[in-house]
Amino acid sequence: MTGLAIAANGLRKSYGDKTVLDGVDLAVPTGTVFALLGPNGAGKTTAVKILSTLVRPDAGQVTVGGHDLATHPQRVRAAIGVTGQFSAVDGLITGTENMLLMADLHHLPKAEGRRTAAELLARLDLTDAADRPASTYSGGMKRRLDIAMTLVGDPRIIFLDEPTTGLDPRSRHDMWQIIRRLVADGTTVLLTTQYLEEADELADTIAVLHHGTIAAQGTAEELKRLVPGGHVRLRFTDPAAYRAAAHALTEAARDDTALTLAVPSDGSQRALRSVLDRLDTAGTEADELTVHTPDLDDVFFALTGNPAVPAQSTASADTDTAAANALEENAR
Ligand SMILES: Nc1ncnc2c1ncn2[C@@H]1O[C@H](COP(=O)(O)OP(=O)(O)OP(=O)(O)O)[C@@H](O)[C@H]1O
Repeated sequence: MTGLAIAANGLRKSYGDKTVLDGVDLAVPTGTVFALLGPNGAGKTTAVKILSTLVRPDAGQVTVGGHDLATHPQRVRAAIGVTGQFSAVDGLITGTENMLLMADLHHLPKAEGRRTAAELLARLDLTDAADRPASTYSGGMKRRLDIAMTLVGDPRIIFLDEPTTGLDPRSRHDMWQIIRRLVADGTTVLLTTQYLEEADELADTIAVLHHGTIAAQGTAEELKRLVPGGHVRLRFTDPAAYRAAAHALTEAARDDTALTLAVPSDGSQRALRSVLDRLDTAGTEADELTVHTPDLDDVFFALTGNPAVPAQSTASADTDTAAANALEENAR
């Protein structure tokens, strides 16, 4: 047992002469949320379709729930649930009827099917609407019903393709809560999203998909550190203390009017300690210290906005690219 719910190595897929996935590696630990983040057309849906057995890759090895996708696709299917971008909900029948249809597909005995349907509708806060045709549901309710239907087979691994696209902020937050609850119950979630905030809120690991490859992968904090623009901001009230600090921290950008210094920093503990040590040595102390790391927007645009931006392994020191733009943006 690897502890990985999903493992993919060297995934490739082309449609005609268009390469959609060009050697993608993914490792999703059991019980975590993994976000595949990318702009329109990056290949997110294609990746989900491959991992959920709907599309065959041209090359690559995939294991889902410990089962080899190539040799045991039916075992993979039994372990997963998939909610696609286009709802599986039938608008002409009620919420309960949609659920019962799903229970039938999973060959649940009638009574168990009815119990499961009622339980899941309650869990997704749809009990009051259960007997109304789904066509009368709001977008958020339809999305919740879709997830309830996905949960009928009690899958341990769930794929959610853009679960909140088109939802209003309230429904989006409700969906985040639902996803968090699923994960608290031990479910592994792989979601695709175009929303950085969503990845930041939910994901243990984020992979940025760009031009068919993973441009960067890590926690939100790790990704933010890839982009230059982070700094430690020191604010002083005593001009003498400010001057002493400016003297000690020569690389800092000075604001002599506001008595603040911005020291370039990756925001790591070690970098912070170095700044504090140098202030100590200079015998001076800041009144306020804040760490500014670039946000995921900076990372996303630095990694996907300019093809010249290097991939993760070489991204840290390059400032002659969109990452430098992010730095300027950040400094404003
Ligand atoms: N069946 C197909 N035949 C031909 N081209 C396809 C097919 N499916 C996807 N593509 C192409 O592959 C590329 C990636 O599509 P995909 O749907 O995976 O992207 P995505 O990242 O999910 O984007 P979106 O957020 O717009 O859904 C697109 O250029 C798309 O046109």
